[in-house]
Amino acid sequence: MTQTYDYDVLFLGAGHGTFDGAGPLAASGKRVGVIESGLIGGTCPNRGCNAKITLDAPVTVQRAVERMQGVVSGKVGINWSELVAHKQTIIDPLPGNIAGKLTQSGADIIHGRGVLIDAHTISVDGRAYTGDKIVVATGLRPHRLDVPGDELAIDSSDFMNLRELPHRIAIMGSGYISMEFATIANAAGADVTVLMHGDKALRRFHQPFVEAVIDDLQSRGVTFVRNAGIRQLSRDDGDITVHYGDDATLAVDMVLDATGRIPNVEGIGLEAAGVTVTPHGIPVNDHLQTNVPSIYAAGDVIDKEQPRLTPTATFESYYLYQLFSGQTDAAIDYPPIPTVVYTSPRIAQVGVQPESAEAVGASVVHNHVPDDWYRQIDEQSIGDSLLVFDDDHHLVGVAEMSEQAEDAVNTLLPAVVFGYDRDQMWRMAHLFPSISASAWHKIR
Ligand SMILES: Cc1cc2nc3c(=O)[nH]c(=O)nc-3n(C[C@H](O)[C@H](O)[C@H](O)COP(=O)(O)OP(=O)(O)OC[C@H]3O[C@@H](n4cnc5c(N)ncnc54)[C@H](O)[C@@H]3O)c2cc1C
Ligand SMILES: NC(=O)c1ccc[n+]([C@@H]2O[C@H](COP(=O)([O-])OP(=O)(O)OC[C@H]3O[C@@H](n4cnc5c(N)ncnc54)[C@H](O)[C@@H]3O)[C@@H](O)[C@H]2O)c1
Repeated sequence: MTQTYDYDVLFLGAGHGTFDGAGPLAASGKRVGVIESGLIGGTCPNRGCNAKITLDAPVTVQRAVERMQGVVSGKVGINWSELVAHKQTIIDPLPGNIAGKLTQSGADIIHGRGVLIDAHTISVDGRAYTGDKIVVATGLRPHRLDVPGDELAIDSSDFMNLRELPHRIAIMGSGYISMEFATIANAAGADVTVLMHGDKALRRFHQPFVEAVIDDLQSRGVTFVRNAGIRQLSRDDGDITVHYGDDATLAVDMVLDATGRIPNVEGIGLEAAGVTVTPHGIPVNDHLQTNVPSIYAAGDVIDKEQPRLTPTATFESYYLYQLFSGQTDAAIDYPPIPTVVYTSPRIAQVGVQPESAEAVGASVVHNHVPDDWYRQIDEQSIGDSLLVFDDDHHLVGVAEMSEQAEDAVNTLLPAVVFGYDRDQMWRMAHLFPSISASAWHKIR
């Protein structure tokens, strides 16, 4: 007798690792269930990308006005409480919109915390739901620094909900969150100190670009302490004191712990179901399948080399849709995943990076962004674009630091992903003037 299950595919978690593919999968006729304990949409819309970029929007306005002083006059101040309220109006509808699309596609949403009971069953508030296949897409949560007093620090979600911006802010760590939030807090008037673990920030990015952004932030009053060696946080009267180095101290009003994010793999029944986990998440094979054949994983919770970003989670989610709907049985074939850090200027990159160009026989073409007439319109004075080409003039990588680096990399993405030759590059007639025209002009 064939075993029947409530669902063909049961997803645990409703972030990008799930919803980008779960909707099309349900629309294709599969019975799909999505279990979520928090807000539908997960981290990116509610406490990640969408929320963060809304807080960043006035920074770009402020910087543009600053650069064009003389042509325009006056200064742009940021009203923090209005900004946070604006952010909330932007993101509040997102969980409902995403849930609406899922249910309209035919998926069931099950609200509550899910715990695996066996290879085909997840329990939610004492009720068991079964699936022929299960996808674990439970994401990450903030890492907390293991020092006395770390409970005095807030995390990135807390930061984005602050009704008032404290005056003196220490940020522990110098990765994406640290650099982006230091940019925003500094622009909004806070006195920011970044306490770095080592001597490099944003380790995966082109370091000369990172150092240029650090120089710019320093010129705006942000303090960077390299190799800080944080030992303890303590509460002293109204202040929080950060104890670091041999005997240095820093008194601040708020500390942001931005020391990374760790996988949500505990307490969700992975052991009961027999799923292997590592400190870096859930290992999967090239079909995103765990060691238990009926259980797959998607998104940030996977132990993987690819960057833990929305484009990666979306790609994996869509791959599982194709796999489960029978459109493919091939292994997942990741494209080059682009990434950007939303500082001002931004740093964005995709594909082969300048550091590894020589090793793969590629060459690097350097363009100084402020020399480009299009970037002179709004007086960009900091910026560089590095284009990495193979011997046949295929673009294999891009690294850019500029105010529109994310758009420049996005527009060149098809050339990197599909390996366009010169004729194909010329076949595209870009709107002019535009960032696309400017970026493509440099590669043809
Ligand atoms: C501050 C911040 C800014 C970011 N900015 C960017 C950016 O600009 N660009 C970018 O590409 N990426 C960004 N990211 C990363 C991006 O948000 C993640 O890569 C993406 O959200 C991963 O999606 P996911 O589905 O794997 O996980 P998540 O979105 O975290 O979803 C996991 C879901 O699982 C749910 N869950 C967990 N356990 C259970 C359980 N037992 N039962 C039921 N539900 C459960 C959680 O509630 C959550 O909703 C940012 C992240 C942060 C924190
Ligand atoms: N623009 C984006 O795409 C974006 C923005 C924000 C977050 N994210 C995602 O969220 C993840 C988490 O961001 P994040 O900035 O917290 O992580 P991260 O991995 O980018 O940076 C963590 C930082 O903490 C430091 N650190 C680690 N251990 C430490 C210790 N013991 N003491 C002091 N510092 C220590 C690291 O050196 C690093 O600087 C990112 O990896 C990324 O996947 C992406």
